[in-house]
Amino acid sequence: MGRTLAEKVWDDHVVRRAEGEPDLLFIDLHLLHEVTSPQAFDGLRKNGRTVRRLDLTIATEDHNTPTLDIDKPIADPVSRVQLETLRKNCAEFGVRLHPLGDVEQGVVHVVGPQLGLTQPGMTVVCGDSHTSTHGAFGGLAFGIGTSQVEHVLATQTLPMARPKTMAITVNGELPEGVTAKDLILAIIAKIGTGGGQGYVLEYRGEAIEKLSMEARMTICNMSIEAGARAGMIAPDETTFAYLEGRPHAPQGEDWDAAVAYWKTLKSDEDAEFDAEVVIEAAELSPFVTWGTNPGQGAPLSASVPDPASYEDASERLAAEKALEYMGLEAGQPLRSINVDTVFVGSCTNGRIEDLRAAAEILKGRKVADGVRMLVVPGSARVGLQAVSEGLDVVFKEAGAEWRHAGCSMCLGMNPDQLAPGERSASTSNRNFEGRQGKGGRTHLVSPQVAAATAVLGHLASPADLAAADARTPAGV
Ligand SMILES: CC(C)[C@H](C(=O)O)[C@@H](O)C(=O)O
Ligand code: SF4
Repeated sequence: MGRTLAEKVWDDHVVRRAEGEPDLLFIDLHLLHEVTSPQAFDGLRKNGRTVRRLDLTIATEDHNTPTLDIDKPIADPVSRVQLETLRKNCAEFGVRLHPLGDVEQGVVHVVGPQLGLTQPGMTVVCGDSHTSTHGAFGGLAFGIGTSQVEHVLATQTLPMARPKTMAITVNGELPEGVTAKDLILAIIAKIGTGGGQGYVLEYRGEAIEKLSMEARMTICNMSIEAGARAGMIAPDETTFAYLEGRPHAPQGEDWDAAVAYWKTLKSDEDAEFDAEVVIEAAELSPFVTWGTNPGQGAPLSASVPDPASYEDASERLAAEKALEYMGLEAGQPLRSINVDTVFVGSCTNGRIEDLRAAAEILKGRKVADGVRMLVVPGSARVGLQAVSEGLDVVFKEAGAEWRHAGCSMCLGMNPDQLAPGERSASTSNRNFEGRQGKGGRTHLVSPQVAAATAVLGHLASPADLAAADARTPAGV
């Protein structure tokens, strides 16, 4: 019987297999950041261990980094200690670190791919749930806990139970104006935040094949929000073209050999998945969340659902609680929801393509009165690229704030936060209670919807913006 992509990559990394035990996997790339690494380094120190493979280990600063005044000492004491600790640990153990101010600094899941470190067929781990992002290159990428970070630092291996596989087949083409973010939000709304539990999801089908690498990363990034162990997409010409010439991509003959191997990395025709979900791309439209988990979403054209319409008692209760926290009424059109903050950034939608999409909509327009818009590149490099294309000017002229790279308002571990009761349209991946600031309310959206929302002041798509423009001729 044929094997799935996940099974192929898995089998290629088994160092030890024994009956009744998890497989021991070799790890090709270990990414570190300041939040989940301190105890792991402490553990090494206590046990007199070193980092086994410094060449496969790299760290960056992202969660606690400020996005303003980055040349000044970090004001927030918690963030300062967190970053100083990472710097000290990396210096002591010899780990390559890209600190705040470095051109390669940024959100860990933006940095790995942009350096060409993340490659097809690899096992990638990081003490961070959104490590699933890297599966977009056709590798197995897992978020791990701090004790596992220590294990990988010490041994470059990880014991893991073999996951089940689920195919998510997206037939047809995404309609005009529908993005990867809309697609993944719709998938999570369909299968639920627990729908992927125990599975590695493989996204496939015509709509997936047509996506850019940035868009594929957006999809794989949010696999974890469906509860999955990982998400992946078979590598193809789009993947190879993205990687070619990047600092850590193989070169010359090594490149040819790598591509030859990478081309074998796809699920065999006769491979059997443990489960399959089929989505018709043509049925999709811009999608936003109304609740407090990423599965509580609906098409922008819909209304806030009535909790009474849920048959499942726990879903009903969750919807009731969500509406209360979000300050929303059942039946209210989603387009009628006003926001006071718009955040464009994060490892979900903070790449150059996302910034270009938002800038294209904002060009020549203004952010609505009373709305604050933050644009935070996913990495310093993305920021530089955006500046070279003049996108920063577009954002500033529209009245948005152009910031330095980091996680920023995705989770508010730095000063970029919502105040209690404030409501955001955010291109990030989690709308949990209080995630962007205590009492803050988050609607997850695509960069395009974020930009249109910033201009109109309520949840809106670029098509709504065009319709509003038609009603109000320029100069009136
Ligand atoms: C802080 C970190 C451990 C966390 C994660 O694991 O995902 C963060 O990145 C997040 O997005 O919530
Ligand atoms: S950008 Fe958000 S989701 Fe991504 S690693 Fe940072 S906090 Fe986590």
